[in-house]
Amino acid sequence: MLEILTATEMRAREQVAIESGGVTGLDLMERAGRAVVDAVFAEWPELAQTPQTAAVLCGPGNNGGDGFVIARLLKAWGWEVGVYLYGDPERLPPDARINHDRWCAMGSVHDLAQASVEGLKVALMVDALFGTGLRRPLEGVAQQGLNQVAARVVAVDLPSGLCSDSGRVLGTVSNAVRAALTVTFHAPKLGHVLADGPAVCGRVMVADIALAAQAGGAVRLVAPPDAQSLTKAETAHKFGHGHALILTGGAGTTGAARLAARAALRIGAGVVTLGVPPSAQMEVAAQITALMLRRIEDGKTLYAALTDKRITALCLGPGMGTARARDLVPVVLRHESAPRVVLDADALTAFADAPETLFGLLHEGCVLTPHGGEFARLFPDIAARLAAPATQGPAYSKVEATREAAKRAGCVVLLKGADTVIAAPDGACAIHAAAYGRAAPWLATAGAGDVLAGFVAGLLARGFPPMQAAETAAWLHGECARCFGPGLIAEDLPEVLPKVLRALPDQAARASSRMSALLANSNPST
Ligand SMILES: NC(=O)C1=CN([C@@H]2O[C@H](COP(=O)(O)OP(=O)(O)OC[C@H]3O[C@@H](n4cnc5c(N)ncnc54)[C@H](O)[C@@H]3O)[C@@H](O)[C@H]2O)[C@@H](O)CC1
Ligand SMILES: [K+]
Repeated sequence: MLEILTATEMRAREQVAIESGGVTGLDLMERAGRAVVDAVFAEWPELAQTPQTAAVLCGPGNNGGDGFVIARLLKAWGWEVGVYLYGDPERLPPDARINHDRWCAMGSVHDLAQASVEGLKVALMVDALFGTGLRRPLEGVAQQGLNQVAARVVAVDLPSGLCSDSGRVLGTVSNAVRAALTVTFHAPKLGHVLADGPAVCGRVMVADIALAAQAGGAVRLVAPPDAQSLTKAETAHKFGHGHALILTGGAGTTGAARLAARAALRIGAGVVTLGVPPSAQMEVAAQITALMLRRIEDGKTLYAALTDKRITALCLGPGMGTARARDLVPVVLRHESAPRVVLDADALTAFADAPETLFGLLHEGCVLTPHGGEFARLFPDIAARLAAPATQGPAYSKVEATREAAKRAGCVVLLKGADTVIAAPDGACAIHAAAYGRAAPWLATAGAGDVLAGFVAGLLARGFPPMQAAETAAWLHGECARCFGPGLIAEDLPEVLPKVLRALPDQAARASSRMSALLANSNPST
């Protein structure tokens, strides 16, 4: 499990370490500064060859303190270093003040408000203006500082202007430093993977500053699934792996459900049946082979079908039509056999006028997989809060929004995006970040969401608990897209899954090293 922290959790870890007496805040600041210098030389080895020029922009807090350490270390390497402080040296917090004074013994500090840094020609720009303490949008000279065009910009902890808990740039997106490299400490922060984070961080390296490992933070990054959890026991028969029932819409609109069904079958559900209205029976029958077909005309036939205890999960929504969804979703959710259910697409939109009706029926065996638009239909107030401009840090985040939605719905909610957030009503939360080394831009294609719903349904049918089903499906979905690469269309996702599954043991190892490249680790520096 790769932990990912909020600013508060990071501060708490620092506090525990300091209170244990093993380390001081000053030690941690020294390690942080040294780790940034090490990371710069690792990223740009040419800079280690001969002394260069750097501008270090220091802010009024401890992020600025890290900046003074970096300036001192670069100077010790023979570099020509200009230091620019945004704020009053008298008001620096104690450790930052000590490092400010240490630097003053080696060089001068320019007041960023007085000295123009525009047009400076330096090999390296160090952004140490703000880190986890950012509270409002950058303005005035701080903003001027970020308009600098340097060949290489390294951000200390976070690009200044980026909110560490939400990944949102406070103010407008142009109000943040665009870094080529971001060096953060101990663990990545939510802001590195959510929202605008990946667009402004460049490459992210996680530097070990020798803080003791502790129980994980409240949010996790989705990890590659354990290959063992996806294998099939040699002795089990098909119903031992569950039976997923996927309802289609009428004639001409069955493609989405067929995609979901194929995905459910590929991910290992033992049996997958498409439940079709009479009008679509011929169309679906002509298209399928390994999939089964059953007439599900109305609530009555569906109710009767569900008395078959071997049906362990359903997928409702893709191409279903809102009228059919309005009729059939309640039948499934009220059924005494309480099968696990994925609700997607039309099954969510069908309740846009009365989300409370849906919430009253949902249970903990359900998973909702909305995209942003469907989410806004069911949770308009939460979506409005998330869409409101971010003017104060920490800003309202997709993590908070998804958690709130899961609590209200009473089931797991997977809110799609390049930053997919998955939350359970008890607050459990994981992020699947299709960013950095795991970017999957070809996933933005029609039908990809139907396949994801099918993956979740297949895993639920196999007996995966809802949260694990959603996380595993999200990871495999992203991995399939990455494995196929350019030219991907939705049909390819289930077809490439066997290759992804076969590679899983190695894949897991490779993915974790890829994650550490996104989130690359460096060694403790002291
Ligand atoms: N927590 C930890 O374990 C460690 C923290 N370190 C560094 O400390 C940083 C956090 O330090 P701080 O909590 O002092 O926070 P920051 O240094 O990020 O900034 C806080 C200061 O900036 C002011 N401020 C916030 N937004 C502003 C804006 N838009 N315009 C003007 N002023 C603004 C605040 O009033 C406060 O004075 C981390 O990002 C990291 O760089 C490292 O030294 C190593 C260890
Ligand atoms: K910074």
